[in-house]
Amino acid sequence: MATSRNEPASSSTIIMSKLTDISAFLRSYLASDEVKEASPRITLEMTNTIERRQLVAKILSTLFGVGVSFALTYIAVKWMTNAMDPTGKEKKKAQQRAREMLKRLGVTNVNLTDYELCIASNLVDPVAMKTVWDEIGGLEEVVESIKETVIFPFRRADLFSTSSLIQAPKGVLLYGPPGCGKTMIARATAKAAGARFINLQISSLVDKWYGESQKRAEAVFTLALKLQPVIIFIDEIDSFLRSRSSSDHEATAMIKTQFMSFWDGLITDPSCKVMIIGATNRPEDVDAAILRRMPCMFKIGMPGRQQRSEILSIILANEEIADIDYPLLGEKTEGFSGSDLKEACRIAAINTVHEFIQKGKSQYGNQYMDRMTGRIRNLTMADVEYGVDKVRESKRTIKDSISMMQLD
Ligand SMILES: Nc1ncnc2c1ncn2[C@@H]1O[C@H](COP(=O)(O)OP(=O)(O)OP(=O)(O)O)[C@@H](O)[C@H]1O
Repeated sequence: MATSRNEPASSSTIIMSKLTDISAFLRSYLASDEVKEASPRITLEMTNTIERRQLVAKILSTLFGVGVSFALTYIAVKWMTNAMDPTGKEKKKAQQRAREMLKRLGVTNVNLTDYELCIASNLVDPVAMKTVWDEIGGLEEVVESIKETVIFPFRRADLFSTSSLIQAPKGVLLYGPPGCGKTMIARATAKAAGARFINLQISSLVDKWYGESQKRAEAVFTLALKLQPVIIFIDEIDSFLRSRSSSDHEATAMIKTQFMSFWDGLITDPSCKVMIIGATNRPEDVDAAILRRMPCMFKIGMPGRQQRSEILSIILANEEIADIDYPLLGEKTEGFSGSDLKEACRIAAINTVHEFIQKGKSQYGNQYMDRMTGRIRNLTMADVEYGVDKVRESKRTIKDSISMMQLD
């Protein structure tokens, strides 16, 4: 049914006409210059956003890939290095030992590199640093001289700050036959000087990787400087720093050269409290350049008769003894070093224990360990003489074997 012109329009007709208007407006708007100009920009922005997201995703995935491959390479290289380096575990153990030692020494606020930690495993436990001057017999003159020329300027550097001539030596050489007290003196010196003691084992400098040994040689000095006051003790210094020769391995020669240059660093720094004490039985084999760096040299010779009596009385001071004729023992021990005397006393003491056990065995058979009572008798002159004879015998055997080997 048709609607008359005057009839009011229905709501659906109105909506339809409005929609037609809106659509016409949109069509004309989209066709306008304004929209034509804006549309590429909008399209570009949208494209840029999408591309940027894709780029970021790509970068992230690349980074992730690189990270993973780095981690895998690191693990593989580490595994291979560990597999190829059988000393790796030892190094770790040495570092662990060093950490424990540093704790005992009360060193807590010092950062150490891995190389320094390896060297720190050579630090001597202060509890083991018992050696005091009273325990060293027959070397009063040397000891007095060390006190004056080494320990006093080391401890009282403040008194010598203005003088370039009087300073604590940065190198000291103790030389003489084996077993006569060089190590004891070095330890007692460190104790009296109030210094930490690094008993440098040359094996801890050796690493089969090229360049590592040099780094460890450097670490000896950097560690000492961090922990000063420090005394670095090198026993048998001749075997490490012997006269350089053309037959030296290149790496060995480099370690020596480097060692000397770091040593020079100590010498030129008057305020540093680091000293190297070397000990040797063969001073003639020590490199001349090293000897120059050790201006203080002390001969620790074989003890004489009087000195041997003194050493024996020190060694037996804390033992239960009966009748000991020290002057006579001094006479009977011609050619004995301090360590020979100690060995003779050890054998003497073991002799009394052996006798005690024999008595127990005859009384209780195999049950002697649990059933024996009483006490081990005091050490007598006869025991020590027995020990002296045994040591002399073994010295003779060693001497014979050496001459036989030389003949061969
Ligand atoms: N003068 C001494 N007084 C007391 N004991 C001594 C003396 N000399 C040596 N001894 C005894 O001998 C042991 C070994 O001495 P020490 O290690 O100091 O000798 P060394 O000269 O360093 O020997 P080496 O050259 O073989 O290293 C000491 O632990 C100590 O028991």
